[in-house]
Amino acid sequence: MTMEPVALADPPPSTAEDAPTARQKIGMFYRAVRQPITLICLAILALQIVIALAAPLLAPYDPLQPNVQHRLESPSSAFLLGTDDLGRDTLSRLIYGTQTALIASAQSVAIGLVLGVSLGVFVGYRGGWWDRIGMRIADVMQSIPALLLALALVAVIGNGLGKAMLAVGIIFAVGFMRVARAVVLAERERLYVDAARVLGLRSSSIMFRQVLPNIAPPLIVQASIALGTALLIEATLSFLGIGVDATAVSWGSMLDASRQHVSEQPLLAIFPGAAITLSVLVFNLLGDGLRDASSPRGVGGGKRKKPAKNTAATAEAEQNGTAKAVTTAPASAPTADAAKNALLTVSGLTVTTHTGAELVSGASFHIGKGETFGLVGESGCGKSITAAAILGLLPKGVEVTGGSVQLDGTELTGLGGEALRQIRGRRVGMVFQDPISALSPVHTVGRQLTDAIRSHSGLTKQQAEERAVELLSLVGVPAPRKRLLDYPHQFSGGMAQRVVIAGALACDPELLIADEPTTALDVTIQAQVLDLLAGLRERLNMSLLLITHDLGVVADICDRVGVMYAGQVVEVNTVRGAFNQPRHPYTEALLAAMPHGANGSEALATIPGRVPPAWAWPQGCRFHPRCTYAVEECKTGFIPLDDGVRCRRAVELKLAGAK
Ligand SMILES: Nc1ncnc2c1ncn2[C@@H]1O[C@H](COP(=O)(O)OP(=O)(O)OP(=O)(O)O)[C@@H](O)[C@H]1O
Repeated sequence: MTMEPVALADPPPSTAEDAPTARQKIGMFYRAVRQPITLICLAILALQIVIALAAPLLAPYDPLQPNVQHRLESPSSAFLLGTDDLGRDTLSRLIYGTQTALIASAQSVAIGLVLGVSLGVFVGYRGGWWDRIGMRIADVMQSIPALLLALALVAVIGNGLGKAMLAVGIIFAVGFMRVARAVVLAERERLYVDAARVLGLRSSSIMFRQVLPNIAPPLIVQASIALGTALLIEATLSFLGIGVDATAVSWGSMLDASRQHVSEQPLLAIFPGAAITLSVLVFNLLGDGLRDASSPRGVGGGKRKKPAKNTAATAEAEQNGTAKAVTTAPASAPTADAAKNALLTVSGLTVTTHTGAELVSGASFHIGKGETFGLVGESGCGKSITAAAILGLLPKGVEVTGGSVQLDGTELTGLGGEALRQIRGRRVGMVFQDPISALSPVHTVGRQLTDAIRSHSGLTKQQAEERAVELLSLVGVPAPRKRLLDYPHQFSGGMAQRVVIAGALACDPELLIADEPTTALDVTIQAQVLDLLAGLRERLNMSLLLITHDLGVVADICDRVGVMYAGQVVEVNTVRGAFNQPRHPYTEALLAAMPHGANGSEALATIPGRVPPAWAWPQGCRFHPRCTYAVEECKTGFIPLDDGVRCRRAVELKLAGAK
């Protein structure tokens, strides 16, 4: 693969794609009101709120004042909706009933939301025992029907709508907690949460700023259903005579009063019944509409911009037009004392699952200051797990059980909390495989970059924004200031990866780890992103750990390379050395299988068999079942990494280099 030079200093001019359209600026509310049903529901709810607030002004009569001369009257100009058995004005009572219904349901849902969401986010994010205990308590609580608990509480502490709705709120909290927990459990496994951790954001910030906004859509639905349920419970309690007392009016108590006279004056039951039905319907439909609108990828105005390959390629291609030379030639070969001056030293790193399978066994390599080190191997060899172990990002149930990882003399294994946060983002940045997943879908890239910048610096919001603009220009995103307002899905794959790289550079890291940064990208863009990384490494004088299964990429931008097979580093060499005189049969096999070496006339070589799973690493040399040079002694015993190669026959074999 040959690399065209790429621009770093001068961001290319903006393109039509970069101008933020009105659509990109619209918020959730605007998207919601573009749905007719949601708009109607919002209008009805707004009307109800106005009626509730302005009840004393709107109600023509006192809703509690009996007027026996006018009992059970039909609608007339004096009493627009008629009167009840005590001569009270039905319209006035409906108006005040709206106030009671809205206040009671809002109270219980607010209690439920605050309690439930805090607990759900907490147990979901912490997991382990917190989660188990929280969920058992939730199971017990949810086995009690909300209405029953409200009735029991009223029986114990006496009548009163406030107390009953408090009980209802606590029961609702359990439902909200489940929803919040479920979303957090799913979200915390998403790449963008790992990315936020790598950027060094605090747990609380990740929980409330990154994860919580993702909970909004399901919570909105749950809250609107809960509002409807609470309204029904309030009406039921008042109907039973244990909700509002005689000093207040409720649609439930109106229904109760109508029972005796329903044959004489059916309207007495119809009006409050219709008010209850309409309100419940409004809350449910509103929930659906807001859920759709709350996602930036939602309906209507938020229609997804198709990240078509052509568009992506075109956007990237435009950049080449203003490209400026940055050399990507490998730096000089490392010397023998390079290890002593290494920025990162990984020695004997062993990573094990809780079931005992060794995913990485005694991995050792170092990366010098300003050096680009490639880690190669087939899928499943342990490259990503090694990178995750360096950054303390191992998945649950997987841990470092041996060896050490030192960053300029600081031991990273075993670090946690604030100490680890100071390393991530500030000293080590990471670029992930799939840029779109590595960015939070619910925040603009500007917000994500400024959060990352501010988490490690005392910059004000405005200063952080300026820095974000600088970073986006540095990575070649056109019209950076405008693009700060865009959401990740509005970027092409290559542009999104540039944003991720900008985030990783937010605090000038000494080491950048890029885990297959181009795998998810269109082939036309891969070379540009690699060029960008190589150029940035040189310009910012960072070290770069590049994880890839593509030896062509290694040849183009790496200084040295570590070859991994079945959880072990089997060869560490200079790129020139590995390509000209590989020392491990696996390196030779990888070189032979390189498409770049094929001239088209002969069939591409393949390595027979496949990488075994981690629980079935072979005895002796792990590569021996696939190795054409294997002899009996390769099948047993431990083979150490000796002078950069892990092979019993390393001295005697004369292996072929790249074609
Ligand atoms: N969370 C996990 N629990 C158990 N095993 C895992 C876990 N994650 C990865 N593994 C296993 O660890 C081994 C190494 O996986 P890893 O993802 O590091 O490989 P890789 O070389 O990076 O491959 P790829 O190029 O496909 O990413 C594989 O056998 C994989 O199945």
